[in-house]
Amino acid sequence: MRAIEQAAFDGGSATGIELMERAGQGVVEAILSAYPDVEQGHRHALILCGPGNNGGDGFVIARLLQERGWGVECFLYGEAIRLPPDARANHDRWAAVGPVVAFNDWRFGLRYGVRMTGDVAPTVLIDALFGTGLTRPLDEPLDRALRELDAAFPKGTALRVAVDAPSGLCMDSGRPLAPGPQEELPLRYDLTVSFHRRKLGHLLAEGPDACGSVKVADIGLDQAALRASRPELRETLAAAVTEAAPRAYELRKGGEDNPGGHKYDYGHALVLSGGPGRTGAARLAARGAIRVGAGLVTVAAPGSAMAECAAHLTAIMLTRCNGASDLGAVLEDERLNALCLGPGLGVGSATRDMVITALGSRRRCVLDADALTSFAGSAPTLFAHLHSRVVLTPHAGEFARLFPDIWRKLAETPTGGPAFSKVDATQEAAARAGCIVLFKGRDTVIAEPGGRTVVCAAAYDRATPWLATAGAGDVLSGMITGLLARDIWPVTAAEIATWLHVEAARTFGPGLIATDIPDLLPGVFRAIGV
Ligand SMILES: NC(=O)C1=CN([C@@H]2O[C@H](COP(=O)(O)OP(=O)(O)OC[C@H]3O[C@@H](n4cnc5c(N)ncnc54)[C@H](O)[C@@H]3O)[C@@H](O)[C@H]2O)[C@@H](O)CC1
Ligand SMILES: Nc1ncnc2c1ncn2[C@@H]1O[C@H](COP(=O)(O)OP(=O)(O)O)[C@@H](O)[C@H]1O
Ligand SMILES: [K+]
Repeated sequence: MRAIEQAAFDGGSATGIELMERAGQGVVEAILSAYPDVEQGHRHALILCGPGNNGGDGFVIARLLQERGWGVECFLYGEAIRLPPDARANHDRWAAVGPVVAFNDWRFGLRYGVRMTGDVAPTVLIDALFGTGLTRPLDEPLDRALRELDAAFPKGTALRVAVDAPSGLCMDSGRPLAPGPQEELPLRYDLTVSFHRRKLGHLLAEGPDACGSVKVADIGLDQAALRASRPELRETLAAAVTEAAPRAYELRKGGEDNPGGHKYDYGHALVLSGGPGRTGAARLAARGAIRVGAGLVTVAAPGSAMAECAAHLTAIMLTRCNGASDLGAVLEDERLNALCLGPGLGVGSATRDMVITALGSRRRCVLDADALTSFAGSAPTLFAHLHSRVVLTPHAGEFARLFPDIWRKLAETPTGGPAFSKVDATQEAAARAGCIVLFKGRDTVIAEPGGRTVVCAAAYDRATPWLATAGAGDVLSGMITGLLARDIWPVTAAEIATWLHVEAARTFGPGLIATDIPDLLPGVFRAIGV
């Protein structure tokens, strides 16, 4: 964001004061469009302004609301004379028409200790204390003041709006920078209005819980034009994290982009199954693989589990595989071009041997669940065999087993910003493993060593809490495998599968179980124009 802003300044397409004015306008418009009722009855805003440009946005909002006839109270944290120039200019414009309460005089406990009613009680509370510039935890006295405010106006009594960021939330990580070990922000919000693009902090970790909902205001930064005219920006943007997208054209069968006609043109995926009574996970994965359009999908099961699998499989084929040497023989069929190992496979040396055989074949491969856990304590052995066409899909527990030191960094209470984030952790893990790492959760992060990083946030209007159900991850592994079989680039396969997985769950809503997910894909495909 800073690079884009700088490019706009350098290219003369905007000044800081113009951007700040548009940011303030954007916040006012977003509030009025999301909550038109706030214009009814008495209109009174309490605005907290901070020591940087986020505070400057606050003073613009104060002026614009007052021009609309609102009652406005402004509270400044920091000294007016030390505000950066654009924020200072907007402070001064506001100070000419309305008072500014210095931090020593905030005293929210006293000021609002007796429950207020009528024309003086704020209906909207606006936090313009810190945005992307937060570099350290909130100071104790400020944290205390905000907690007093929280107590005076419990959530639901006044609309709470954060400008760009809930103050105390690190926008690079979504992690609170609050004093004390409890790592809890003093205030949570109904609406967060950001500028130009959502930031990582809105999507990762606790970000979505703090922000409430996120609206993005257009402040007139033309990213495409800036990228074209400023070469230095091109490089920065190429390395930037993106949000997952479905890429419908990659999924299409037939047509100009993907003219294949034969089932083998869409690849043959092989999913390894566990023994009797533990075959369900592989079948879930296999169904995911065939629904995303792999031409053929075969489950490879131990002899003792063949009958159990056969009783459940129809479009999916079945072959016997009693261990690593059988797998080696099965893989002599060169048409098997994508493998999935892990779901229900069992933890131990038999799984380790099969993983090493699979990796030795240099096939595209997804390693999940037991294929990862089997290498707890011997991760370097796994890393020595990995290659760039492998996707690891750990959840947090599996991630901690394979990358314990990285996990510890992520678990530490952050003492400054930018805090170590799930993006940092996933990128570090991918670099170490030498393959794609897809770190699951509500905020799934996918990283390619030295390449793309993608975030898929199941938050806000894409929240899918019902994906927290046994087997959902198995289906995801299968979907990625199916896309790998279709010759889709591994990081893109991981991105598309994750997006589809969330979308399928979202369209279904409450009551979702893992077996539903593959069968929801045709509806999603139709909706996105595959
Ligand atoms: N980047 C852009 O294109 C635009 C940015 N704008 C606003 O500018 C904001 C970024 O402004 P700044 O970079 O000035 O950063 P902020 O306003 O977020 O805060 C930075 C200031 O707070 C201080 N600070 C950081 N952590 C602190 C802590 N824990 N306790 C006390 N002081 C602390 C810093 O030393 C600095 O003075 C954005 O979030 C957005 O609201 C908008 O005006 C519109 C355009
Ligand atoms: N609260 C949540 N919101 C959105 N997605 C979630 C949530 N919890 C889990 N998921 C997703 O559901 C899947 C669960 O996978 P996993 O933990 O491996 O379960 P299993 O091993 O039972 O299949 C992952 O894709 C994960 O990202
Ligand atoms: K803020």
